[in-house]
Amino acid sequence: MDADFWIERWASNNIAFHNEEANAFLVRHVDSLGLSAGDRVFVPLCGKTRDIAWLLAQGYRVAGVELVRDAVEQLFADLGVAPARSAEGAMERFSAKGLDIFVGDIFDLSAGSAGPVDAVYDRAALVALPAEMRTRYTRRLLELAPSAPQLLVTYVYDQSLKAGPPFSIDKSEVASHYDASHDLTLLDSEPMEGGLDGACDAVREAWLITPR
Ligand SMILES: C[S@@+](CC[C@H](N)C(=O)[O-])C[C@H]1O[C@@H](n2cnc3c(N)ncnc32)[C@H](O)[C@@H]1O
Repeated sequence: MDADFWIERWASNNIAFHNEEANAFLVRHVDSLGLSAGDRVFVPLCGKTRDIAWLLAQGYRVAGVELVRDAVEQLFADLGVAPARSAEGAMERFSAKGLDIFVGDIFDLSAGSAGPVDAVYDRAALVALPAEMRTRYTRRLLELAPSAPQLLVTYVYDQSLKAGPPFSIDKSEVASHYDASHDLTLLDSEPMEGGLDGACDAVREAWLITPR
């Protein structure tokens, strides 16, 4: 899953991961993050998720990072907002009231550029990455937001029955990334109706990951 894989997915509109409604786990469990109005939520690998509009509507600020510029153009078009654009280190920054989206590779985003983060919301980000990238990714998140709680949405299924993405991330893998420094709470778990792309049974899970 290199950059070309995602550029091609967006260019061919092969974006079945995109949902038109806010994620049900986010809506159900955002309170577990203990946020106050105006707090800033970091959404890694954000695509054009409608979760950003939902978070803004709750009164939070949002920062995101997304590799593909066209996805970010679509995000702002969907929001009906014209972004201000500026260079930010190796990235391009698209900004509007309460919203900063960094266009580029998350591994090129510095903590200084990303700014303050009060919580992380990861949906279809960790699960989008192959195993060999995931530890680097979770370390990056911890550098960008060392003291922020995280709401993480995962899928669990038999990886031998289907190739990712999305990849299966079970409890032991969540623990391998975070339990040295964080408390892990399984907030929710529900079977996916029709399985994962009809290929196999799967369960969606929501984790709260809190710094100790
Ligand atoms: C499966 S999609 C999920 C998008 C969004 N989180 C959602 O829920 O709709 C993964 C996104 O991550 C982006 N992406 C992949 N690798 C990235 C990287 N290294 N840095 C920033 N974005 C990346 C892709 O372009 C794609 O839009």
